[in-house]
Amino acid sequence: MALVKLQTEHFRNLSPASVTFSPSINLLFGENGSGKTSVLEAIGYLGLGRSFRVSRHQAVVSHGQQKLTVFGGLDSGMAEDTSVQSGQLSHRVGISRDVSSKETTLRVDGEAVRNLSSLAQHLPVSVIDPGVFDIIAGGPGKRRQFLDWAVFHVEPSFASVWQQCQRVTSQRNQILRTGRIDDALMKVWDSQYTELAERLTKARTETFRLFTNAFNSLLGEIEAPWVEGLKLDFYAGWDSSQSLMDVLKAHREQEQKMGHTLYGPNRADIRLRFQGRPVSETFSRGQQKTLVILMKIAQGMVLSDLGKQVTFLLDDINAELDVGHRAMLAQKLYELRCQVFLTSIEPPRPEELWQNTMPEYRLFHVEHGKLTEE
Ligand SMILES: Nc1ncnc2c1ncn2[C@@H]1O[C@H](COP(=O)(O)OP(=O)(O)OP(=O)(O)O)[C@@H](O)[C@H]1O
Repeated sequence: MALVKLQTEHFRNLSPASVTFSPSINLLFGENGSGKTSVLEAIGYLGLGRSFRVSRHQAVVSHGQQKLTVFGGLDSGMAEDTSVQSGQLSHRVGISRDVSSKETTLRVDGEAVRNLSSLAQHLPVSVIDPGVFDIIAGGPGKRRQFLDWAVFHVEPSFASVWQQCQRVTSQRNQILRTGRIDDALMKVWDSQYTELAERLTKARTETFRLFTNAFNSLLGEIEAPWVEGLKLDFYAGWDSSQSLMDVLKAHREQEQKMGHTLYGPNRADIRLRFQGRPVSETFSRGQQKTLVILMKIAQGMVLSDLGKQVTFLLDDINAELDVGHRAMLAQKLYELRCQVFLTSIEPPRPEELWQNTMPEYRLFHVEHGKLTEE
């Protein structure tokens, strides 16, 4: 699906006017503080249920307001603009957040839905902004988030198993914290926990397999000296040559001492190594950037192979990537028929990005939160 209509109410500084986008490429430019990132953030809100910039909803609702709303019109997206022009939309999605009552309301095609996953599965949104490089430089949580986004879109039931596993982990942690452990009770929680952990891990392992296939085929196209020694492995969160139950039994005392769960899906990671050493310690900043972009494209390939269109939000990448990297990214995303929103301060130069084939695109100037098509 592609997001072809967007309308917001009380979202940062954005104007409430409805905007029509291309299901293919959208280029947004405007001065610092004009509202470019806020447009991407609003699109991200529909696909992720939250801001990709800040954790507090309060920061996003317009100053002096209590409730923000984002509406989106989705189109199957693959055919250039025809259904948009004819006004037919495949789905209408909406999210409202009242910051005083802390209530979120979700709608799909006019019907209220309870789970965010019902909304999110219609609009796979992938963000590439300056924070994306934390996938390599940051902790395992960033890489789990990266992998789980794809797992969710490959296997939508993953979201509910993940939530159940979080609940059981937190119950288990409460028992571990008390210090006095009833063995029979712990056995019940351990058996629930390991069952959910194994389901999660199976889904992650399968998506990681699809991801590495896509990633390796991309590496085959890149001429870089570091390609040979690079290795990506999935770590499940425990030594998977043993069952998780055996690992828990063997480490009960250690977990009790620490007061929380030390083994399982909450410790999972993607381990990136070059010649056996962590990439974060050996790769230059530029090499890390190339690697992250390839990983993001590979995710797009996984979803594209499943017939899903990803909406890529590229925020201010000019500041981080040189023109060669930008062109590689733009070209690949175009070949994958992803929808792209790309922001820049200066008017963009599409001929630098798409040197072989110039795609159809829409160009918008952003000023004081208002988009004007050029
Ligand atoms: N909650 C809010 N309510 C109203 N305005 C806000 C709110 N939060 C931020 N703003 C303002 O919205 C404007 C848009 O910010 P945004 O980050 O989207 O700009 P930008 O065009 O991406 O800028 P830059 O090029 O500097 O990254 C800013 O002027 C900011 O001060």
